[in-house]
This record gives sequence, C-alpha cells and structure tokens, in this order.
Amino acid sequence: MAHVLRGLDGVVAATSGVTQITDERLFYRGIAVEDLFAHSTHEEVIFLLWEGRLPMAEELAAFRDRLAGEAHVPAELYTFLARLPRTAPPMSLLRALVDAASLLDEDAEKRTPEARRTVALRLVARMPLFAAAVGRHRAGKEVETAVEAAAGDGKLARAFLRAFRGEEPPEEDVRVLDRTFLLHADHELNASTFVARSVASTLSDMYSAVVAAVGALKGPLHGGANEGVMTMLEEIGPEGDWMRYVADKLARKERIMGFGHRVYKRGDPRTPLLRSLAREVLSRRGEIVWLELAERIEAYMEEVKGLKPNVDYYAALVYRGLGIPKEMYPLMFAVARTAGWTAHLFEQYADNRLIRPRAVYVGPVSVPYVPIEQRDHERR
Ligand SMILES: CC(=O)SCCNC(=O)CCNC(=O)[C@H](O)C(C)(C)COP(=O)(O)OP(=O)(O)OC[C@H]1O[C@@H](n2cnc3c(N)ncnc32)[C@H](O)[C@@H]1OP(=O)(O)O
Ligand SMILES: O=C([O-])CC(=O)C(=O)O
Repeated sequence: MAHVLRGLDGVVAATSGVTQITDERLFYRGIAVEDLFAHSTHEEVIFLLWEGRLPMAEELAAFRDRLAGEAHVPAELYTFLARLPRTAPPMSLLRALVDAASLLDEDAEKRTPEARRTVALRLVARMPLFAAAVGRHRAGKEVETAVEAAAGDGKLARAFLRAFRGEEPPEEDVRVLDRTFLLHADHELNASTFVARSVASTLSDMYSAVVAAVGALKGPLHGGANEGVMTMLEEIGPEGDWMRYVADKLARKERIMGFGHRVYKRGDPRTPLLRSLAREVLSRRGEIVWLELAERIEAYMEEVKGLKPNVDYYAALVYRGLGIPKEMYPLMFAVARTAGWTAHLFEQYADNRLIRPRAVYVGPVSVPYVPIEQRDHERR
C-alpha cells in the first residue's frame, strides 16, 4: 500500500517565488519579514508580492491611487447584506459578499493576466470594506453611508478602521493594523492558499478561488484560531486560574488555540513582532493585563507541551487592543491574506497544472450489486 502522508504533511506540492520559509524564518520575495515590518507598509508589501520587487516612490503612489479608485462597494451588495441574518458567522457573511461581488464584476470571467490583475486589485481594495460592512451589519449599525465615506483611501488599514468605527481613526491605530496586515500578507502553501491554488488549477476564476480560500481560513485550525484565543482568555479572565484552565483542557486532549504550527517547531518569527504590537495597543487602552495573562500561558505551554505560539496568538491581542470584537478577528486575517492568495493565483495561472492527488482506497471491494427491491438494512 502506498504510504499516505496524512494532512499532506511534508509534501512539496508546488514551486513558488512568492514567500520562503526557511530555517524558521520568513521572507517575502527574498526580503526578511522583520525588515519589512520595521520599514515598510502593507500596500508596499502587496506590490512586492505581486510584482516581485519593492515599488519606487512614484509607483507606490500610483498603486495607492489605483487601490483608492477601486475601494467602494457596489450598491447591490448593501441590499444583499441587509437581507442576510446578523447572527450568521461573520466569515460566512464575508464569503457571501465576495461571492456576490463576482456576479457584479464584468471582469470576473476574463482570463487575461491584465483582467486578473484588475480583479485582484478590486478584491484587495474592497476586502477591508466588506469586512467593515459585515462588522457594522452584525452590530445593527448603519452600513452604506459609513462604508462609502471610508472608501477612496488607498491605505487599507485606515479604510477598514474608518468604515468599521464610522469615524477617523488615530494614526497610531492605523500604523498598528497596517503592520499586522503586513505580517499576515502571505505564508507559502498554508491551507487556504493551497485551496485557492487548487481551485485556480482547474482554470476556474479568481473569485471562486478566493471564496474557497475564505472558507478554508474560517476554520479554527487555521485563521479561526485568533478568535479562539480571545474566547479562551475571556473564559479565564485577567484574574482567573489560568493554569487550572489550560491543564484541564490539555487533560481532556483539547487543543489550545494559537499554539503549534505545521511548519514552525522552534517558534513563529511573526510572534515577537505581534507581541510588540499587542503591548503597544493594550498599554494605550490600559488593558495590559490581557498580555500578561497570555505571556503566562505561553511560558506554561512551552514548559508542559513544548509548543510555541503561532501568528494567531498575539494577533488576537492586537485586535483586542484596537477595539475589534473577537468574532471579527478571522476577517482581519482574510483582509490581509487576500494579497498572498492573489499573488499565488497569478503564479498558478501563469504555469498551471491541474492539482489532483491520489487516495489509497480503504473501502469494501467486490461488492455485488443488489437490485432495489431486494435490499434490506442488514445487507448493505
Ligand atoms: C495561521 C495558522 O493557520 S496557524 C495555526 C492556527 N491554529 C491553531 O492555533 C489551532 C491549534 N493548533 C493546532 O491544532 C495544531 O498545532 C496545528 C493544526 C496548527 C498544526 O498541527 P499539526 O502539524 O497537524 O500537528 P498535529 O495536529 O499532528 O499535533 C502534533 C501533536 O501536538 C499536539 N498539539 C498540536 N497543537 C496543539 C495545541 N494547540 N494544543 C494542544 N496540543 C497540540 C497534538 O495534540 C499532537 O499531540 P499527540 O501527538 O500527542 O496527538
Ligand atoms: O502556514 C500555515 O500553515 C499557517 C500560517 O501560519 C499562515 O497561514 O499564516
């Protein structure tokens, strides 16, 4: 019997020039993520992921203008969203908006590289507005005026915060969210990117690939873990018996959200950067207790399980510090990761081969066909 690598663990399934993970370090197009974090912006990184190099100043300005030009939500989508249940999972509402947007985009089915660039630009520019629209809808707030007032800004973090809050955000908050988006922009063949590439490998359209990717990211073992982190911290509470809580969970063989990683075993290089952002925003809000609690759990997990936090752990605290409700955390991830999904889709379309692995069959064999009138429950 062929050897099955469950979960495709260790399988090398593509070549890619977008993102490298090597020796527990992360590089976008060859540039260390720490350097980009220190000096760059989310928009610059989107350009980098798509074009393979950093933009010149005038290219960046033109790119931001193009993003601003695409940053609005088609009116039909506001009507559509208004009819959807407010209590639906926010990631499902986001997925529905992206799917519906495809029906209103005249370029959605075009197969040229230029049309795909336009679609990608639209997706990246609109995703923050879709996320804000979902957030306002579920909170029962007015959506269209607030979101449209935020449009026309080529700074995606500002566009989200402005639309979501319905007021101009302080620059410190914009900077923190911008760098959080930068750190989430891409991550090689993670589950949602693999899903997106698989859809594109059938030569289906970019929207279908991104809708599927949003669905994959939603899961608690991937982008949904950030919400799970905050749920855990809230269940414990700043003064709670965290050690008992975590030990009991581990004894029940439950997973602690925000810990462990398929690729990183010695630590996720994004963790210290996100921890520093969390410290900054939580100090400003007078809520540093959440960081102290998270750090105690981090040390304990290392000691008892040898597991380290992944990108979702401290990202949850950054979003908390920005006053974003926890149900919205996975949407923040989706907004940022749209850059990476689309960069990988460009690569997939440019050098495509259908993705179609095999399975080892383990079901019954040589089963005789039984006509319907002779079937009974015993003989299936
Ligand atoms: C952006 C991202 O997608 S980052 C990941 C976000 N997901 C999470 O934070 C969810 C919690 N983490 C996990 O479930 C896992 O660490 C994953 C899915 C991320 C990666 O796991 P895998 O590479 O598949 O490792 P696997 O699931 O085989 O686990 C190996 C062992 O570590 C344990 N383990 C791994 N993560 C955790 C965790 N968070 N809590 C408790 N135990 C864990 C497993 O129970 C398993 O133990 P066992 O061998 O005794 O059964
Ligand atoms: O790469 C992975 O498996 C998960 C991850 O960290 C990411 O998508 O950012």
